[in-house]
Amino acid sequence: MTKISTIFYTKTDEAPALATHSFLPIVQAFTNSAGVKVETRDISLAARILGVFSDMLPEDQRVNDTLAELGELVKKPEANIIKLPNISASVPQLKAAISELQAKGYALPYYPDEPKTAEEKDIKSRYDKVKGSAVNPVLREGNSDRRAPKAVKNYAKKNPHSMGAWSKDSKSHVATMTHGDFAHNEKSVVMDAADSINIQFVSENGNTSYLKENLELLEGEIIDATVMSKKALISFLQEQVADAKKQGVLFSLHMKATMMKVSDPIIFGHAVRVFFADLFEKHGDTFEKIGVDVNNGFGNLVAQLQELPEAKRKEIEADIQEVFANGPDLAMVNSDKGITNLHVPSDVIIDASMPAMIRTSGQMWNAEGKHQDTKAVIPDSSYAGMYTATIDFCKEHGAFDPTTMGTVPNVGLMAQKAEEYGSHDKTFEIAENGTVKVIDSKGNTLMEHKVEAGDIWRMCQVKDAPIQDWVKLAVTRARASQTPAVFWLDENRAHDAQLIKKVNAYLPNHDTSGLDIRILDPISATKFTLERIKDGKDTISVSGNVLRDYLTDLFPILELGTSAKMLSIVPLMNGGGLFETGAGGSAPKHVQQFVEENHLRWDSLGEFLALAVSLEHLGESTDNARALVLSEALDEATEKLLENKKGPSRKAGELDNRGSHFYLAMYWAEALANQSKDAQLKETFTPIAKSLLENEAKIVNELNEVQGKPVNIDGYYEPNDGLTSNAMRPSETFNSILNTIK
Ligand SMILES: NC(=O)C1=CN([C@@H]2O[C@H](COP(=O)(O)OP(=O)(O)OC[C@H]3O[C@@H](n4cnc5c(N)ncnc54)[C@H](OP(=O)(O)O)[C@@H]3O)[C@@H](O)[C@H]2O)C=CC1
Ligand SMILES: O=C(O)CCC(=O)C(=O)O
Ligand SMILES: [Mg+2]
Repeated sequence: MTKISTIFYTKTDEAPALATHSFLPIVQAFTNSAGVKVETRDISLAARILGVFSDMLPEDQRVNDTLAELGELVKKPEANIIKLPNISASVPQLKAAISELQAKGYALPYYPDEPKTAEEKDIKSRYDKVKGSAVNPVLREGNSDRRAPKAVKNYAKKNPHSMGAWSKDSKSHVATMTHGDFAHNEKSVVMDAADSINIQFVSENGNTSYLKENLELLEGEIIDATVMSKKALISFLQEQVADAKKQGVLFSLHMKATMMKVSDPIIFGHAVRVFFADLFEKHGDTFEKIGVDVNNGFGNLVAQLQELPEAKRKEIEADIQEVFANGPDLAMVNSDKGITNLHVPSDVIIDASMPAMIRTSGQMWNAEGKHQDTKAVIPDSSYAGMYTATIDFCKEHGAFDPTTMGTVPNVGLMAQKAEEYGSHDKTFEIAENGTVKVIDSKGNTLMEHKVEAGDIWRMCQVKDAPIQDWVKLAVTRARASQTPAVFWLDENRAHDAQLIKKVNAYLPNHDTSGLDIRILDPISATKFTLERIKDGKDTISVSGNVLRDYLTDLFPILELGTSAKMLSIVPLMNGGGLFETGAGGSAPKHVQQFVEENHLRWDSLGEFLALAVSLEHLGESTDNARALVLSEALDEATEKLLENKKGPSRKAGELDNRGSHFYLAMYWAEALANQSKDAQLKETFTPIAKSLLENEAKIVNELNEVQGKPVNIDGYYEPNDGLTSNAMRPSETFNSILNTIK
């Protein structure tokens, strides 16, 4: 008797959550026979909101804080979690979710933009826990291993996605700061012993206060501190707006306001105020009065205008048109609806937005819905050079060719809130001129910066154990795939210089004989890697946390058309496994199409791949041979699904997400029927495979004929479970065959 073990499958948001309603019953039917339980844990935005307010809600509305529960589980060896993409909510998304839940009868408080009372401050701090990238940093107790499986890469080579051509005289480019930004002001130290430190602010007139107290650090931890000068940022943005106009290119801003939830909305707000400078000059007082906060995007201003008397509103709307007429063209997210690049901070997220632009000949949409050359503004220069180098490469050599290009897997330093992505609780918008000091327990100043009002100061940490684990993972991957590995580190950057010392110290702990492992600064690493992929050669990028995020969208989007097809494994430091599905997000457009046309174009390939490695991990860690058989059969099924092109189409009436799940189930059952390692699985799945095959046409018809008309799932952030499940499982024939699996 095999012992029962559990895989935790996360319930998230939007398209992946819809897909789960169809896929999970299949998974549970198949894994049950191997003594593997697949349980869900709800970490959707709605559940997380309810979770942090549970104590304030009536008994029948309370839910567990499942994210905190999973946050504990990832530290245990038995952890085996499949994590689907979830919403990293910007404030507009958070408010929309709150309204929906309130309308459904949940007694949630409103989001207080400017909390005054202690109670309001408490409410805001609870909501802020849910805001932005609040899930991934909690679960990522390990470093990141993302790569395109061979079958997926081969499929892309044979079935290339479209790639926009590049011209030598494209005017598209990246604009980034040359002084005064995070990159140029960085300082870094390594803790020679564990200590408790304080972050102190000394104002110009000598008043001392604490921005953060008693921050516990471990021996060997690298800490860095830096500041973005508001003055330097604003003059940079002013120059870029003027230059975009002069060059006749689109102005676009690319930030990570979701993950960098404290710093990047502030920078976003400055960009909106600079772009619409004339408007703010004329109507600033009115905006103040009606509570406009453009850190949440220009869309916030547009929405708040509704509060004004009609005449005033019309005057301002005319002045907005004036800015559009006089300023440079602005990149659009949705030209039909007039949604610009500056409307909502979560609409344009750099990891996906820059590759999408590079894939589209370096162009973005203009107000007429046509493609146009673009200035991509990435204020901080820490990582912007990588995109400059890629764009320059495309200008010189033309677009990459997906049929021949090599692949770039990534090993990313991510564990325990590494680097910038863990800096929110140590990021501050400075209130007045003075000095920020990081001070150890003996009173020594470890780092200090002179700052001015409005500057953004931040501190990052990365612990030593994750660095050691990361170096080990890089060597393991280089060895397993016999591929050169490049550490993307710049000796001229304070933080990277410390990291380079550690990499050089830890590499000799591993057998690196015969391996090609090098350290290159990000721009040289980009050039080196691009030269190689152009020639069909593979290169592992070994990078810090931000570059991990950027590179694991850039290369997959160029190579495969999307990052959703990547294997995305987080080997947890205590032995468990976290299996993320793709690097892609929640694709809100997909839900819109689903409710309008009952067609879900979400591709669950990432889920298929994650489930196979999760079962493999479970099989190995719990000695469950049957789980291993299921895993191998699933990989076979996925390959066959690709070969037979049974992924979802984009058009209503054709095979969609549900149809692709049916084919996966059929091929999975066939592979189990055809194997001979496990007789019982063979016996169970032989008749299942047979009846799925016999009913193929009928099932596909049942799944496709419902399409083409709207479907009601009663909600966006918390759709009704019953309605959604019915909508996602419309084939009675398929459902009843699944029910017969014992
Ligand atoms: N790991 C996580 O939890 C992550 C979450 N996010 C969140 O996701 C949301 C959207 O982010 P965004 O930057 O637009 O990135 P997405 O990856 O969601 O979307 C970019 C585009 O890629 C395509 N795509 C992505 N995944 C799939 C898939 N499985 N099947 C088919 N097409 C796919 C879609 O394009 P099209 O349909 O036009 O072909 C989509 O519009 C945000 O809320 C963000 O916070 C983002 C990244 C990671
Ligand atoms: O957690 C998030 O908000 C985004 C994560 C992400 O983009 C990634 O890990 O690739
Ligand atoms: Mg990403």
